[in-house]
Amino acid sequence: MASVMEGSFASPSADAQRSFLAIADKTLLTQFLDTLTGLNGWQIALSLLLMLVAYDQLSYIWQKGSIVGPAFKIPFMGPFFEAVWPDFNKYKAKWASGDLSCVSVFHKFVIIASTRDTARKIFNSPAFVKPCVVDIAHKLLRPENWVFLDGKAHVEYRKGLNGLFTRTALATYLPGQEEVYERYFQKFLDQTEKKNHGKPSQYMHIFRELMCAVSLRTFVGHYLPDSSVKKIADDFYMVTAAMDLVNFPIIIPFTRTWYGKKAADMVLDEFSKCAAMAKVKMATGAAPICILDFWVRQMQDSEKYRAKLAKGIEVPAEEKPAHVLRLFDDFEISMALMTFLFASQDATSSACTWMFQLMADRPEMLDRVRQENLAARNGDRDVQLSLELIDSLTYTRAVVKEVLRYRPPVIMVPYMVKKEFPITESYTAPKGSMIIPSVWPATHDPEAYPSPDVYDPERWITGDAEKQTKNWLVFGTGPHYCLGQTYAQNNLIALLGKASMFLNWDHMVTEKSEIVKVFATLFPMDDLYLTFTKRDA
Ligand code: HEM
Repeated sequence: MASVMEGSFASPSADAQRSFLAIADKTLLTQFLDTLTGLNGWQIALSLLLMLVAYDQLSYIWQKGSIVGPAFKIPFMGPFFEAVWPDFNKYKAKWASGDLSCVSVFHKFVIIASTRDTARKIFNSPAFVKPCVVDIAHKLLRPENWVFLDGKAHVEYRKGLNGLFTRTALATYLPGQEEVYERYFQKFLDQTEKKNHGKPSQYMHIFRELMCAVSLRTFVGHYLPDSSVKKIADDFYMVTAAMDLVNFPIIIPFTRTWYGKKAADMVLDEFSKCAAMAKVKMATGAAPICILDFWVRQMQDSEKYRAKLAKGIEVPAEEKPAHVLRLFDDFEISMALMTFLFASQDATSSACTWMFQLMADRPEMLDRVRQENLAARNGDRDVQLSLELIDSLTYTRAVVKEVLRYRPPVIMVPYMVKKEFPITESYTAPKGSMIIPSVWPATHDPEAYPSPDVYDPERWITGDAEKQTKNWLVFGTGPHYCLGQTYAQNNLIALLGKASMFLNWDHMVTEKSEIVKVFATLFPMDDLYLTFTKRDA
C-alpha cells in the first residue's frame, strides 16, 4: 500500500533514482554477505567490532563539529574514568580550552559551555533544553518526579511550591533550624574534646550531617524520628556518590549506583510516612511548622475550596487559596521532598565547609561577623533568630555571598538538548546531547569581580559585586533557578552568626586545604581539619 502511494505521487526521475539505489543496495548487501560467508566466527566478530568502533568515532567527530574536544574518542567508553574520579584542574583546563568544548562518554555526547553568556543562553532556552540532572538521577529520584517536568507542566507545578518559600513560611522554619544548630554546636565540642582529645578532626562529613539534619527539620519537622535523621544523614552520601556525570548504563549490584538506589528508596519510604502523618496532623488545624505542613495545608485548603464550589457555595475572593492544588498522594509528596534534599544537601554542605574554613583562616573577618551579630542582638547572644535580624546582618551576608562566589558549590548544571539548539552562529548542539552551562568561570570573571581569586567580602559592601547580576549564576537562572536560594543563604548567615558567638574554631592547614575536590559539589581536598572550643559569653 505504501509503495503504491509513493509511486503515484513521486516524479518519474525520483522513481528511477530509487530503483537505481535499490539495485545498488542489493549489490552491496550481496557483496557484504558473500564476504561474511568467506570468514570464520572470529573474523566476523572482529569485523563487526571494527565497524562499531568506526561508527562510534565518526558519530563523535560529526557531533563535535567545530568545537574544541579530543580529536578521537577512547572507543565506546570515552573518558569514563575521569567522570568517575573528577579532577577540578581538568574542569578548569576544559573551561580554558574554549567557549564550547566537548567529550563523549559511552553513548552520551557532552557539550561544556564555559562563558557567562553561553551559560545564560542555555539556562534561558527552555524551548531547546531541559534539565537532565545526570542519567542515574532518573532512576534514583524516579522518572515521574516533578523536577523532570518540562515547559508549562513544570511552570505550573512550581507555582504550587512557591508558597513553601514565602517570608512567612521561611520565618516559621527558623526555630527548628536554631534548635539543630545548637545541638550540633555541642556535637562539634564533643568531637574535639571527648572523641579526639583536643586534636583536629575532619569536619566535612560532620558538616554534611549538620546540613542534612537542618534540611530535614525544615522539610519534615518532627515527623522524622532522630534515628531516621541520623540514618538519612549517613546514607544520603551514597546517593551523591552514585551521581557521576555519566554512569555505567545499568545498575550493577554492589556498585555505587546500587547502593545509591537503595539509599534513595529508603529516604522515599521515610518521607512517604511523614506525608501520611502530616495529612492527619494538618487536618486537626494545627499550625504548620515545616515545608511539609505548609504544603499539606495548602492541599487541604484547596480541597475544601473545591468542595464548596462543587456544592455551589459562593467563596469570597480572600478565601481562595493562592494556588489551588490537587491532593497529592504520599509518594508524590515524598518524591518532591526528595528533590529538595537532593538539591540542597551537597550544595549547602559544600558552602558550609568552605565558610568555616575561610573564616578560621581569616580571624579578623570572623571577629567582624561576631561583633555584628552581637550588636544586632543588643549584646545578648541568646536572642532568637528572626528574618528581620538576619536581614540586618550586612557584613555576615557579604561573607556568605563571597563564599558562594569564591567557591560556587554547583559548578555545572547538566541540561539535555530537546531539539537541535543553535547555541552559537557556528555551532548547533545535536538533539539528545547533554549541554552543561558552567558557573565557576562566571563567578571568577575578572571584569565582574576584580582579583577573582581573592576572597574579599568587601566587594559586596563597598564594591559593585551586587550589581554583577549577569555573572551571579550560583543559583542558576531562567525557569529552573534555585527554589531554595533565599532559604539557603539565610541558613548560612544564621548558622555562621550563631557559631561566631558561641564557638571558637581553629583550622589545621594542610598542603591539601586549598586544593579543590569535586564530590558533586566542591570541598577542600583534606576534608577540613578543625578543632572547636566553647566561647564564653
Ligand atoms: C548553597 C546552596 C544551594 C545552591 C548553590 C543551589 C544551586 C542550585 C542550582 C545551580 C540549581 C539549578 C538552577 C537552574 O537550572 O537554573 C538549583 C536548582 C534547584 N534548587 Fe538549589 N541550591 C542550593 C540550595 C537549595 C536548597 C536549600 C533547596 C531546597 C530547599 C534547593 C532547591 C532547589 C530545587 C528544587 C531546584 C530545581 C528547581 C527547578 O528545576 O525548577 N536548593 N539549585
